[in-house]
Amino acid sequence: MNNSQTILVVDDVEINLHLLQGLLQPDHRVLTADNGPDALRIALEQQPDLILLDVILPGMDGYEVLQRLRADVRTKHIPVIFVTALNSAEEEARGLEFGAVDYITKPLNAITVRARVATHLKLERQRRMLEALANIDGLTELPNRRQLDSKLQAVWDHAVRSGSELSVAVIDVDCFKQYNDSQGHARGDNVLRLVARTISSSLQRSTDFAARYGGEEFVVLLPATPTDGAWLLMETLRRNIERLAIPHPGSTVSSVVSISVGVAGCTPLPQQRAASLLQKADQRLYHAKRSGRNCVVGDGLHSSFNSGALFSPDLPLDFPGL
Ligand SMILES: Nc1nc2c(ncn2[C@@H]2O[C@H](COP(=O)(O)OP(=O)(O)OP(=O)(O)O)[C@@H](O)[C@H]2O)c(=O)[nH]1
Repeated sequence: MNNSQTILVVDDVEINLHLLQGLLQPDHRVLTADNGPDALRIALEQQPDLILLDVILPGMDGYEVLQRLRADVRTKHIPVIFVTALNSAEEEARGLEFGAVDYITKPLNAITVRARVATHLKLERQRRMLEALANIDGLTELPNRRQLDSKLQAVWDHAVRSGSELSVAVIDVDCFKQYNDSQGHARGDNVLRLVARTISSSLQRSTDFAARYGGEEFVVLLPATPTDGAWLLMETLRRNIERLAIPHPGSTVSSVVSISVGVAGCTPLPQQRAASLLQKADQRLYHAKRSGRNCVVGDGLHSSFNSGALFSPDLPLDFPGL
């Protein structure tokens, strides 16, 4: 029995709803709606894996429901099978043009319904798997840059709407080229995995988000977090990485693997761009590297301790134009 996938059945005739429910219920979680507006609401809230949609509905018909599902980014991906008594080739073509993935005609044949539903649920599982893979970094299993870009925009937009602060940190492993050169690429990969795991475990809230930005660079998004709070969290992370005590004989800054971090935060305004905040954090990372590595640079904040690094309080913490 597989209850992991959910099907929404939409039909205004109660006996049809019962019939389809009876056919599908043993294997799947089945939700029902007897009109278009309810179908749209349930689709949005429950995110079913498949919708069986009757074409003829009172008020808003199946074509309009399908159009509305396709027009909303939150529901446009949900596959829809049209179920109708209309069996002309013209109607079938119209349904498919509107974006239905398949077409089932009444009277329903139990074997056909189960087979088509099984096929489209399998395709949906595969689509979700591919989507997840396309958004995950294979080495560290953290979200990749692609996912980071869309997440940054989403948290930025949310912060604009809610007027809340958003902080961003860019993290870079120090002297990683020397690590690869002296210890080998395979060990280098292991370090990246460990750093990724330590970043994830150092984050405190479910809304915090970490991604591999590329190479030995990571980015953390901290919604509803002021810059000084983000700086403290990144300082804890810097220490947690040091505590891993991974020997790094080639490092010019520490005997163990260390990181440098740039932190920036703001209360986003509609006319500003999300990328500018990331750029600011990246500039501060550059500053952290220039001032000796193994440190966290934020808005006027700088790690007071770094093992043998040159902390130069004279260096400007803000860059012109940022
Ligand atoms: N093992 C491994 N190495 C990687 C991976 N991606 C990037 N690198 C290496 O990371 C190194 C980054 O080197 P640089 O950009 O010179 O920076 P760095 O040596 O860390 O120096 P600083 O950042 O200035 O401290 C390069 O040698 C890359 O080949 C990866 O997936 N695995």
